[in-house]
Amino acid sequence: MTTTATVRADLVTSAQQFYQLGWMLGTAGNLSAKNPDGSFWITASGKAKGRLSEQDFVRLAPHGQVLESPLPENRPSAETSIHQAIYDLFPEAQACYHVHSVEANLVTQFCEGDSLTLPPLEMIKGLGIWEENPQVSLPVFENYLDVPKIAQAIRDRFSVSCPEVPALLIRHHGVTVWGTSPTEAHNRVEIAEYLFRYIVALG
Ligand SMILES: CSCCC(=O)C(=O)COP(=O)(O)O
Ligand SMILES: [Zn+2]
Repeated sequence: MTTTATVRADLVTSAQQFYQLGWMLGTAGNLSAKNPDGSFWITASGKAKGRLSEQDFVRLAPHGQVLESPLPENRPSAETSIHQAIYDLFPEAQACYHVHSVEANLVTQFCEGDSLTLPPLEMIKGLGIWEENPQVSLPVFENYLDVPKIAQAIRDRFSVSCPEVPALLIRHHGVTVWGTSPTEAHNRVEIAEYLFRYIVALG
């Protein structure tokens, strides 16, 4: 059974693994996952992601009201509005993960306009694409200082056209993925980062 404690344990484990891979260094990135009641736990803003504890979260109602904060000083991630946009747009999403890797920034040079063509590798099945020689692109968004402006751009674009993969890239910032479980979101981060590494290596 999923409990609100196991949700946070999953997020702590993922953050530690992403930190080890260099994708959540310092305070970079944020992770969230839904509870059975529709609320979601999200990392508190400004926490060192390699040393998270289960206290370092905030539980929010779908519209952003703080329902629970294990430490009184915790504030929701500065990028909460992006997680909310994903949960509103994709009701099947149960977890939303955002990390900052070097490769996610280097691939910017291969973007064409507001998308990045993904290589037709077997690994792309991990993003739900089961086609031979798939021609798929990843949506790319501008990195505004005003994070709700990024979230609004995501809402505007995805309410008109559904992304081909459950992921998006914010230019000069990092990738955000979502999945139907914390495990699926974790795997999809690894797949997206593998594809970025491949694109950069290919040059
Ligand atoms: C050095 S991280 C800058 C802010 C950011 O992009 C991020 O992912 C972490 O922000 P949060 O408020 O979730 O800690
Ligand atoms: Zn970020």
